[in-house]
Amino acid sequence: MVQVSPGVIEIKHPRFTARVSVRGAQLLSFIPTGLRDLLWCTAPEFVDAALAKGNKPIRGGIPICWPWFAAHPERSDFPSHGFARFMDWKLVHSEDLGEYHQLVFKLRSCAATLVYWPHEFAATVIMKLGVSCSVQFHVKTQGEWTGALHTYLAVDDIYKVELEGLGDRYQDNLDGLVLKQADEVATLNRATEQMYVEPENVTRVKEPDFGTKELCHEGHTDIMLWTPWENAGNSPADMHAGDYKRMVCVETSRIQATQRTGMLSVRIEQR
Ligand SMILES: O=P(O)(O)OC[C@H]1O[C@@H](O)[C@H](O)[C@@H](O)[C@@H]1O
Repeated sequence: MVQVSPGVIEIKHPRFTARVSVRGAQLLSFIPTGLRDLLWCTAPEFVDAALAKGNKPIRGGIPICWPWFAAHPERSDFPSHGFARFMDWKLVHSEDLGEYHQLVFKLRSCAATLVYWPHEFAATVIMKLGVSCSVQFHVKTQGEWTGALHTYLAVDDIYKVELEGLGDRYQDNLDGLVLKQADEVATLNRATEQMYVEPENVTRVKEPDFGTKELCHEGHTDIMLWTPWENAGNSPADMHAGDYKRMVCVETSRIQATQRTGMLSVRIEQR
């Protein structure tokens, strides 16, 4: 395990190479040996700019959105998607267990978190990196939260991507929150923000020339499918033009129902 920049570590293992940010306890890159990165991350200059600021999350990998999803319900001045993704977590354990490398991060309530959320909590993120990668988020708290593991999957060409296993119905956040019947196979050709309200546990993201990425979700009440596309009016400033073609977010989320002590987890494998 080597530090590649302040707060970012790289792990080279016979089965994979991975990059992890201690800020946000965020897996940024996961390259199974002989394959391509499963995760998309914005360009290094945007990562560095985020790390240089105190409250700017890194766009890419698997950000942990917590303890609220999207805008804060009452405070429009509070950060989108909560604070967990820009806090400095503590790396408390790192061990090669042969089959996989395990990392454990902790974050506890403190003055900086109580500013945003008036509840005590103890959160743990466990990453298991081997043939597949998994991120498990666990929290003990009496506070009610929503959140997501906001996975940015790398794709070769978003126009060719086919997704299965999202769910039968979704709320279309870009069309008046209307509830719609989903096609068996979802494709992408415009800005998309679809919350699948009866989510499946296994999602497959297929690309004709690059196989299938399989995501196994746990602890979720919904799955958010998001792509900013281009010129969508809300395209993030921390992405290059054209980046939208190389990523799609499939988010293991808990938006419809709050949780107290609980968990969210996703495991991703290239098939
Ligand atoms: O720019 P952020 O805060 O990382 O959010 C990115 C997107 O995340 C998605 O989950 C939301 O549905 C979108 O509304 C949002 O734009």
